[in-house]
Amino acid sequence: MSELFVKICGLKTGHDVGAAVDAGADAVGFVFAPGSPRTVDAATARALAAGVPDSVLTVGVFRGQPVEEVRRFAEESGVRGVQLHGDEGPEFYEALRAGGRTLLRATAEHVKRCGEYGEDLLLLDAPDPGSGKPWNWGSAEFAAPEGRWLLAGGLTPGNVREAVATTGAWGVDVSSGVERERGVKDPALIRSFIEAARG
Ligand SMILES: O=C(O)c1ccccc1NCC(=O)[C@H](O)[C@H](O)COP(=O)(O)O
Repeated sequence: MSELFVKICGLKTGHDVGAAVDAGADAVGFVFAPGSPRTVDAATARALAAGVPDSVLTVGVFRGQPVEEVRRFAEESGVRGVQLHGDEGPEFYEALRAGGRTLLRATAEHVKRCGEYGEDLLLLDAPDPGSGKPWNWGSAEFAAPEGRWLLAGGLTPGNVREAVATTGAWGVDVSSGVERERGVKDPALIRSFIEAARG
């Protein structure tokens, strides 16, 4: 099996981006959804993304924003991926397809397979994204979707290995679990998370 895909989300400083990249992250996320302690503007994300090698995917994170706004933030920041947390339908993904970016669909619903809305990657998350609250991925009712999907929601260095072993996730995404306080990342936790995730 190939190596687990790891995305570190909600980065705000060059120091934290560097820690994620050096520790082997496959993707780094910048939150463009308003109202989060992790929200950054497009210029900040552009400056942060400039230090990221091409091998690491840069992702802009949105929730319930109009497609024009998503496109504008993506273009101004230069991110190569877009992650949508709202209730956008397939037409929204279709509208973004021409931009050539990797499209991530984040949802708290039961989904059978990645790609139903035209997304490249599926992210199964808690209903309140970025809250650090886990959901019932360990329950008997949970059925993993087909294809490339990432597990998110309440993951930490302490539970990520078990979460991957239990669900068979293709990748993982974390924000709160690598923070020393809400909205403030901890490079040591980022390193521990990535090591633990890959076992
Ligand atoms: O981080 C936020 O505040 C946020 C706000 C609005 C939409 C999405 C947001 N974050 C997404 C993520 O950080 C991750 O995809 C994921 O939900 C991980 O969250 P966490 O439970 O904090 O590890």
